[in-house]
Amino acid sequence: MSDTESSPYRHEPVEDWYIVGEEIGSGHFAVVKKVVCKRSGTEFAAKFIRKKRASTSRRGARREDIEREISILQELNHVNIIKLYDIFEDKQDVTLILELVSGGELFDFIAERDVLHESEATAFIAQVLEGLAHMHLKNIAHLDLKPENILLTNRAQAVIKLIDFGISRKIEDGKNEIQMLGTPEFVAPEVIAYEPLGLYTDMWAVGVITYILLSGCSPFLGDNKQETFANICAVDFSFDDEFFGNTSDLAKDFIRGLLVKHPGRRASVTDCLSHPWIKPINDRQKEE
Ligand SMILES: COc1cc(-c2ccc3ncc(-c4cccc([C@@H](O)NCCN(C)C)c4)n3n2)ccc1O
Repeated sequence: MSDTESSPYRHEPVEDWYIVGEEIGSGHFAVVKKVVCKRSGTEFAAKFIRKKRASTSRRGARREDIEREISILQELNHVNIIKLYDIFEDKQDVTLILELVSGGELFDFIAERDVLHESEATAFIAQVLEGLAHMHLKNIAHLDLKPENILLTNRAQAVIKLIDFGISRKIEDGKNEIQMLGTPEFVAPEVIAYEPLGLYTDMWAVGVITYILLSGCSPFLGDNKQETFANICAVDFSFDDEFFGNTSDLAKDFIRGLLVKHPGRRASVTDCLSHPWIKPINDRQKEE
């Protein structure tokens, strides 16, 4: 029996229901295109995931990885996490119909601005933490947090959306013996050391992202992957006055609590949401 015959996903052609538009992005074995629902006229993003055709093939995503990403997306329901609306499958692709986010990647936003004011950074990071808190409460770790996987709904009152759950995992009993690699600049020491990963692995990435938002620099980036990994394992970073001269002690304390080698001593998402650098933002949002 072919994998499409038994699959729970819709087998009609995507094109029967959606007008498929321009490519807006791409990732591992996937392309993301803008689509318009023929019935409602509503715009969505469609992530076309190419399926591995043969077990020996190096191309295409494994079925269990596709089904894991879908299962995780179906379990999540939060304003700061991309929403999954529908799923199609044909011979070559599984296609996820997702909410469309039009403000681009946080990565580009930073690149255009070089650095952000602390109030902008805390507003972004507070939303990342809220989305992560929703995931971590369900013992789901993202494991590939980076500015490219944080989208903005618009450039003004930006609501952030976490995307790309391609290597996300349910964490059993607090940690997982899974081996994988996110993006070198953002991976935690335990990833490099092939030690158990956990929700704490996401928190290291939050520290790296916050450091970048405030300085425009990447704390551990070396001239090559090996050098970057060595800097990460040595937790070799500093708050160079040239880039952090106007950064508050609270912000530095927030980052220091995350860039901690021992996962058990690293700040959790709950610790971060109650950190004084973040808490005033949350209190203010609650007043609004
Ligand atoms: C759920 O997983 C994904 C969602 C999306 C997604 C969903 C809605 C949406 N609206 C706009 C966009 C968009 C706009 C510009 C670039 C990208 C993205 O492809 N770049 C992210 C790169 N990342 C996958 C490394 C995505 N997206 N992307 C992209 C990749 C994913 O793995």
